[in-house]
Amino acid sequence: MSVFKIRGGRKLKGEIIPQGAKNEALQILSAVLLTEEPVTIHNVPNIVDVNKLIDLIRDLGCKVEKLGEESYRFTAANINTLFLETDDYRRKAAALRGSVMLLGPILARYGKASIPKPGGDKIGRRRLDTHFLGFQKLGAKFNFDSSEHLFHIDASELKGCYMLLDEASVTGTANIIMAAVLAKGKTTIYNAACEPYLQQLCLMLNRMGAKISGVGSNLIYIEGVEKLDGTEHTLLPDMIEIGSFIGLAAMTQSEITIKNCRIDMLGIIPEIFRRLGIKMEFRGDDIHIPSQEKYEIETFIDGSILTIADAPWPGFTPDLLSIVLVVATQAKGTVLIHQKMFESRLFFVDKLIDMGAQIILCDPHRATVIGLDRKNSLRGIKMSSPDIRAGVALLIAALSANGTSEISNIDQIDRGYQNIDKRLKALGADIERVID
Ligand SMILES: CC(=O)N[C@H]1[C@@H](OP(=O)(O)OP(=O)(O)OC[C@H]2O[C@@H](n3ccc(=O)[nH]c3=O)[C@H](O)[C@@H]2O)O[C@H](CO)[C@@H](O)[C@@H]1O
Ligand SMILES: C=C(OP(=O)(O)O)C(=O)O
Repeated sequence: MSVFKIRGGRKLKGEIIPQGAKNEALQILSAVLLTEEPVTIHNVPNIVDVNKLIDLIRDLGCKVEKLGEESYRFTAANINTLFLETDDYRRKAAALRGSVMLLGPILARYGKASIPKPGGDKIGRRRLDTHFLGFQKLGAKFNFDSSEHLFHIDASELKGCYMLLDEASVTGTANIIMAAVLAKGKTTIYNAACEPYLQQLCLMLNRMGAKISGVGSNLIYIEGVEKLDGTEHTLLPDMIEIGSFIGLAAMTQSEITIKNCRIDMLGIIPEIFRRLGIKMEFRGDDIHIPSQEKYEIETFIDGSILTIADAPWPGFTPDLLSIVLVVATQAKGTVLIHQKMFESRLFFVDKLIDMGAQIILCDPHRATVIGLDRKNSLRGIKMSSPDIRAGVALLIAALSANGTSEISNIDQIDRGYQNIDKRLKALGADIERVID
């Protein structure tokens, strides 16, 4: 198990380029299985979860050609659905959350698919009901084999229909869309998730010949087509990385320019960091964060304490709440962080409290942060990364802290952040990966 050893308290400086978006990559890679023709994808991040999904796709019989550092061509002409029956498939698919999105395309093309309980962050209950309710609406039969922990779906023919999703699930919406594009007739999905990941997926599917309208809204219309063609697609920069870097700059008083951010696709993210008092300058498509000794959290208009809560897009993504929370620990003022979606994502605040932060964990969903206004620095400690985003939040805390910190379980961070230690070193961070 590798560990990050960090000597904190240094100001960083320089430019950083965000990687391609992890959560978009997982959708787009699944979608290559919808056609027998080549699909070329650019800006693919070299991160553990994405590489695991590419491996799975290859194991399924899809031809995978690496065209460059970040470009791949996939040709899913001959898919071996028998691989779905193997232990190898079950083991590999259970290792990441994104594997669940193989279901929609395989069901659409081959009428049958199965998946073990998928992995991903342990951040509370992560139900898959929306996925299966959606497939059932399209005419599939669903069965959960509790002895083997396997979900099976079966449909000789998928038929378009109207459906109102029970919740705007990101991967659930992607799965249903990928099944519906090849279904017979018209599908309407209401209460669809509409994160940029999904907008990108729909745009790619339309380039492949799908007929999807309502892209970017929570009301999606799909007219099923017989088959899809190949295409080319470039992933957006990872908005969660961009948010993480904004937080990193503020917390460490660093002057950082984040390059090529696709600011038009960041939604409310910059505004939320602005409410924490962080100054940002948009320079073309770059975000420049000047070195800031102080930043002050806004209050609501009536003077009451600010709440920052997650919500389905265009609300604030839950994947950045841990970062916002850590940044607030050195701000002037108080904020209530309300993690509505996941019930076990705030427990990492214990470690921040050990480091000297002033936080009250009100309940599993809410934490009040009373900013230190830089009157005291956090102090370095030994800690373990509980999940991908808490891991990066702790990394940011460690980089700002006095003394040395050690973060173990950094595989969690590697799941979603490409070469993070090397890229931070290039900005001047004192971080070392110690491999046991
Ligand atoms: C691989 C991938 O893309 N993972 C992302 C995806 O996970 P994933 O698609 O698994 O998450 P879902 O969107 O299904 O749901 C996330 C959680 O929010 C709850 N929920 C969701 C919608 C809603 O309207 N109300 C509600 O309470 C769900 O019950 C669940 O606990 O979306 C999450 C929510 O943005 C992100 O944290 C994950 O990084
Ligand atoms: C929760 C996340 O990922 P996953 O859904 O893959 O666990 C995340 O990216 O923050």
